[in-house]
Amino acid sequence: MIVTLTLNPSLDRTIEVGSLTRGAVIRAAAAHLDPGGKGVNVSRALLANQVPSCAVVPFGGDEGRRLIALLSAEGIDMVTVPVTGPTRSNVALAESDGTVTKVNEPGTALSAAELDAVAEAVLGAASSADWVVASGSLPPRVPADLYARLCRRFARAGILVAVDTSGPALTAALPAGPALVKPNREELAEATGMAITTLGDAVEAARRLRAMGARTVLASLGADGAVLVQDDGVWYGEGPVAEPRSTVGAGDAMLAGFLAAGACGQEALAEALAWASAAVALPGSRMPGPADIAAVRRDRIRTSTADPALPLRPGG
Ligand SMILES: Nc1ncnc2c1ncn2[C@@H]1O[C@H](COP(=O)(O)OP(=O)(O)OP(=O)(O)O)[C@@H](O)[C@H]1O
Ligand SMILES: O=P(O)(O)OC[C@@]1(O)O[C@H](CO)[C@@H](O)[C@@H]1O
Repeated sequence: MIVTLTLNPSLDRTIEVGSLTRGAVIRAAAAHLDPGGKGVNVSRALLANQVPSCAVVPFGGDEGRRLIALLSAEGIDMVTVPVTGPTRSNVALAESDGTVTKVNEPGTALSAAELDAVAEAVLGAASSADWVVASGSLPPRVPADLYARLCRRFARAGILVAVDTSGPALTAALPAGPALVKPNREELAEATGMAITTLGDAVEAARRLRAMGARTVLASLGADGAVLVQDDGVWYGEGPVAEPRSTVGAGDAMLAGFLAAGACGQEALAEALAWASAAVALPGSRMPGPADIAAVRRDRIRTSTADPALPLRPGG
C-alpha cells in the first residue's frame, strides 16, 4: 500500500493553445479540468494501474469541494481533512509544440490545528503502508522541515518515505534520510548550486543529494529522460514521445511507475519512463492506464549505463 500526502493540492486547469503571445487574446483549442497536486497525481496513476494507494488531502472552499468530487468520481481511496482556507487553482498553458507554461498559486496557510489534523490523518493511513509519498510544495507558513519530520517519524516505524518537492522543503528533508527523492532538473540545480548541462552533471548532482542524505535519487530530466542513482548502480533512460500533449503530472506518473515496479534498478527505471512517456502523450494531467503504458513499453523505452558526456537540451 502506498500512501500519498498532498499538503497543497489544486484544481488544475490545462488550456491547449497553438502558441503563446504575451499581451494577445488567445483562443484556446481545448481546456481540461483535473484534480491536482503531486501526491494526488501519484495516487491517481497508481489507481489507474490497480496498485493500492490512499491519498491524504486537505481541502477547503468551493474549489476544495470540487477537487474532492473529481477525486471521488475517479474512485480514489482518500482521507480528506477539511480546512478553512480555499484549495488553490493552478493553470497550465500547453502549446502545440509540447511546451507547457504553468502558473501555480501559493495555496492558503494551514493553522497549527489543521496541520496537526493532517499529520494525524497521515499517521493513521500509513499504519499499513510500505511507502509514504510526501509530494509537492508546502502551503505558506508551513515549516520547511515538515517533510523532514515525517521522514524521521516513519523511519522509526520502518516505513519508506519518498519526497518530491523543491526549495527549502527539499533541502531540509535530505538530512532526514528519505528512501527516495525525485527532483527534476531545476530542483537538482537548486539543491546543489550546480549548472546541469550534461548527463554527467545530473549524475554528479544526484550523487551530492545522496551525500546529503537521500538513499535513492530518481532525477527526471524532462524531454531528456531520467537518471537513477542508488547503492547498486547508476542508470540513464529515455522514452521519446512522438506527439507530446501535456507534460503536467509526467513526473508524478514517473514516481508512481517507479514505486509500482519495486523502486530498484534498471527495470524499475524503465517502467517509470514508460509511465511518464504515456502521461506526456495524454491531455491535461490525465494519468495513464495499463493500455497507454503497454503501448509505450513495447517499443520506445531505452535504458543504459549513464554516459557522462551526453549533452542535455539547453535550458530544459
Ligand atoms: N517533452 C517530453 N518528451 C518526452 N518525455 C518527456 C517530456 N517531458 C517530460 N517527459 C518525461 O516525463 C518525465 C518527468 O518530466 P519532468 O522532468 O518535466 O518532471 P516534473 O518537472 O517533475 O513534472 P511535473 O511536476 O509536471 O510532474 C521525464 O523524466 C520524461 O521521462
Ligand atoms: O506547486 P507544486 O505543489 O510544486 O506543484 C503543483 C502541481 O504543479 O504539480 C502537479 C504536477 O506535477 C500539478 O497537478 C499541480 O498543479
